[in-house]
Amino acid sequence: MTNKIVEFKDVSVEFAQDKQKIKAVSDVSFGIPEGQIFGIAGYSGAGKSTLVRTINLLQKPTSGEVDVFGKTFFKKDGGAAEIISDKDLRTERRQIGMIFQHYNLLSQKTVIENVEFALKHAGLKEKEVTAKATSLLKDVGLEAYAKHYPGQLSGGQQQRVAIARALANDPKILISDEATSALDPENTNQILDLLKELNQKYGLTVILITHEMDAIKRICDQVVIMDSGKVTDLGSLVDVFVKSTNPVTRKIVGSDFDALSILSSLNIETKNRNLIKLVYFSTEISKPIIVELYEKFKVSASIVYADIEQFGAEAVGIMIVDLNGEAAQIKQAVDYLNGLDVEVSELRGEE
Ligand SMILES: Nc1ncnc2c1ncn2[C@@H]1O[C@H](COP(=O)(O)OP(=O)(O)OP(=O)(O)O)[C@@H](O)[C@H]1O
Repeated sequence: MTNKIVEFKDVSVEFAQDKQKIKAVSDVSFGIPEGQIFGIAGYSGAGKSTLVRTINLLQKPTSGEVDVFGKTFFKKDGGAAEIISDKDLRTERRQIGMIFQHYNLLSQKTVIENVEFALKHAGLKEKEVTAKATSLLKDVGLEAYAKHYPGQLSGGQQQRVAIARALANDPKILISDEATSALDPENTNQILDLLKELNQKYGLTVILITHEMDAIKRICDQVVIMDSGKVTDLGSLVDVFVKSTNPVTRKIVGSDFDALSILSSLNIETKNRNLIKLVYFSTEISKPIIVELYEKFKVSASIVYADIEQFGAEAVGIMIVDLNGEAAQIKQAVDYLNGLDVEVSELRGEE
């Protein structure tokens, strides 16, 4: 079993505003495995940032327990809160880097000085500081820009400087809170790929908070979906994006695998047709399924809709086909498909 680098146990966070209580996070429990890229997704206001801010106690929970690196940072269930000492928290926080939508760079300092600034308390000699900052800039592909000022860089490049700065103290966790939200799609993908590279090179655990589902699909190993302060789903990308039937999750992750929404958006009639939905995974994607159905059962399958989506390294295909043939043969064909690593659902009014 993988070690959990962060564990939330029944964590709740309440804010008092205008005599009203807002429950921003509501009894959330889950663990983040060490070394993963772990996505936290949901609409704006779902409580993602508030929850993640409890990791380094920038936000103290109202109740519940937060364990980080196997240590209890915060625990409160009824009685007084048990909180890590300020001194220990300062030390532990160096192990947790953060990047945000705004890069928060010092505009009067050069790129390398911005990174060096984060090494002020690292107890290194001046030469060592420069060497470390140079190597960090190399990691993020900006060694040629060391003497530039932030204002001379693009948004994507400024975010790279922020990443180098966040990694200055060799953190074990990097929290990325909407770090790509202000970037165009190309820069977004480059930053996401950089996070993946750093995850693989250093075993860095990345916690990726975003409302962009494509970002999650590109690099995450697992994802939690949050809505109104609660977790609605947790699992692998395929579990959540392809298999989840939770209506809240479906609304948030989109309807790419929801056959009835696809058919209705394309105005395709379902009545009096033998429509079936096939969802097939990497292992089956290259199989000539349609040909096999005809050769084995004399059942012809006309393709009504087909698409392939990429989830990290895994490709998942969806096909909606209209089967024609003898009723008994169609049944055998469906049984055959059920025996493969293909999910088969018949589309009769409801899925
Ligand atoms: N300091 C605060 N005081 C009062 N209410 C707050 C505070 N911080 C957050 N909230 C409220 O808590 C809820 C959750 O906010 P949070 O920022 O965690 O959501 P989010 O999912 O991260 O969304 P976003 O991406 O927009 O920040 C919102 O209703 C927000 O208005």
